[in-house]
Amino acid sequence: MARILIVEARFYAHLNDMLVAGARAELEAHGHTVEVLTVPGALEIPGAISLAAEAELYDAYVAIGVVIRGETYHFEIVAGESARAIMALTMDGIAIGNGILTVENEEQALVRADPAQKDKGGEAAKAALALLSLQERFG
Ligand SMILES: Nc1c(NC[C@H](O)[C@H](O)[C@H](O)CO)[nH]c(=O)[nH]c1=O
Ligand SMILES: CC(=O)[C@@H](O)COP(=O)(O)O
Repeated sequence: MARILIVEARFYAHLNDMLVAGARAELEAHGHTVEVLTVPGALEIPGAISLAAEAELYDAYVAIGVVIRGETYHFEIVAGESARAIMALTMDGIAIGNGILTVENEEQALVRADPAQKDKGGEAAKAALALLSLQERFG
């Protein structure tokens, strides 16, 4: 049994509810314990994971959020920098599944957040468990 922390950027609550449900279902189906930590936006997720990893309380992490393009360049920053920082943490050996949706509109987000459709939350949970398994194999 592993200890998993879901770090969610609760920018769109109704979408996060579906993503977190999908991730939680996947993790609990494998007998793991799950905690959820909420931050304001996707740009805060990497920092929160970094802080939690310092405490060595969890074995793996799932990043959950939704970034929907607006009128300005800020979408590129939020989407790109959160992904880049999460990738940097994984390259440091932290097992993280990235379930941050980066989409053009809410319709695209709904399809990907819904556990009965593309279930990107569950997919991110699977990715976190895959990296944790590799840590155990190569650690
Ligand atoms: N526009 C979205 C944001 N923007 C907020 C940033 O993530 C960050 O919280 C802010 O810049 C303060 O540091 N965040 C999302 O998660 N989704 C968005 O669509
Ligand atoms: C992804 C974003 O930061 C976006 O929601 C912000 O919208 P805008 O670019 O219209 O300020």
